[in-house]
Amino acid sequence: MTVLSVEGVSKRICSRTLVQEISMTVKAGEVYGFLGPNGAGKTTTIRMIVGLIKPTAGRIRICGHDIQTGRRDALRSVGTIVENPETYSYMSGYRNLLHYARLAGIPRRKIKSRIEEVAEIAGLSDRLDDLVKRYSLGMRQRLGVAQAILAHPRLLVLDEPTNGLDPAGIREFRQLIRKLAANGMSIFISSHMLSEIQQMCDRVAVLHKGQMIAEKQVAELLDSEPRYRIRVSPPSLAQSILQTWGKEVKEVGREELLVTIDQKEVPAMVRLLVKDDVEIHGVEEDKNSLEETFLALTGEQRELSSSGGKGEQEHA
Ligand SMILES: Nc1ncnc2c1ncn2[C@@H]1O[C@H](COP(=O)(O)OP(=O)(O)OP(=O)(O)O)[C@@H](O)[C@H]1O
Repeated sequence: MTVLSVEGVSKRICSRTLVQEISMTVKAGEVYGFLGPNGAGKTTTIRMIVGLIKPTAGRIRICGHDIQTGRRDALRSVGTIVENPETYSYMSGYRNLLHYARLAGIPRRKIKSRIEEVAEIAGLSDRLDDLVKRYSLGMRQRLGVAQAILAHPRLLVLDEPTNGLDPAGIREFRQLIRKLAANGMSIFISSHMLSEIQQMCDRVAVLHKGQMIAEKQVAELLDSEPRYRIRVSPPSLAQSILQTWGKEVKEVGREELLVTIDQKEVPAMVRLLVKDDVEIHGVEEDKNSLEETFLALTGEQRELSSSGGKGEQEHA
């Protein structure tokens, strides 16, 4: 069942195209990653999905309801945290959830049990009575999720939720997301960090300069041709042996080659090189291959490597 459908959506402001003809669908229980460098148009897209701004063209439907013509029904199925969750730091976690439960129109007699439920899901049960200003950033983000799911949305939309979290915070957040998806909720989550998307999502769309340049299963993205970095001498001889063997080889440094081969082929590669007196000083898996796949797609080395700050880009 399709929970979110985005069809040919564009957003122009004055003569500037921020987002151009984006199409995607998110199914029930799917964690969908929306990946792109700073300034790619992720927040703009998300703001259209949650009805904060109108698309210039195209159509967005949530659980079959058009966000323009059936706004109330569409938004009833969405929970969201766009940018930072709005929490009142001088109030307890419980009071915050109480406030939002009332706003969400949860019947009075159900409020307490629902707050306890979402707190349990978000791993905050023990800390509900503490003031939010005593919470870690990770706990605040999870409180934001607890708040967003109060009214049982089918779709949860999160804009860069792990920004600023430490590794433990990211791990806890990831577990929370997977738990929600396992219970059938769809989650649309943006990030500029590949490693997060890779670990959290089932499918990923890659956005670049307002355009969707790829949509893949994460497994497919990861499978994209394992590569090995080998340090050899002489590299020219190694290169020609490997090319004769039919492998893609690239010189990436002094006496360093990047070879596209399957893990199973590594022993054969070593044997082949040693047989022809090539000295091997090191063989290691190229851990950056996913990042490079992404960079090859976007061609934007600079922006991905800088994790902070807003990037400005030219749009055609
Ligand atoms: N109201 C606006 N008017 C003009 N340009 C805008 C407006 N809002 C955003 N932009 C520009 O549109 C582009 C996309 O911005 P957006 O915030 O959607 O990107 P993003 O992928 O979410 O990046 P970030 O992670 O940095 O927030 C940026 O170049 C931004 O400066």
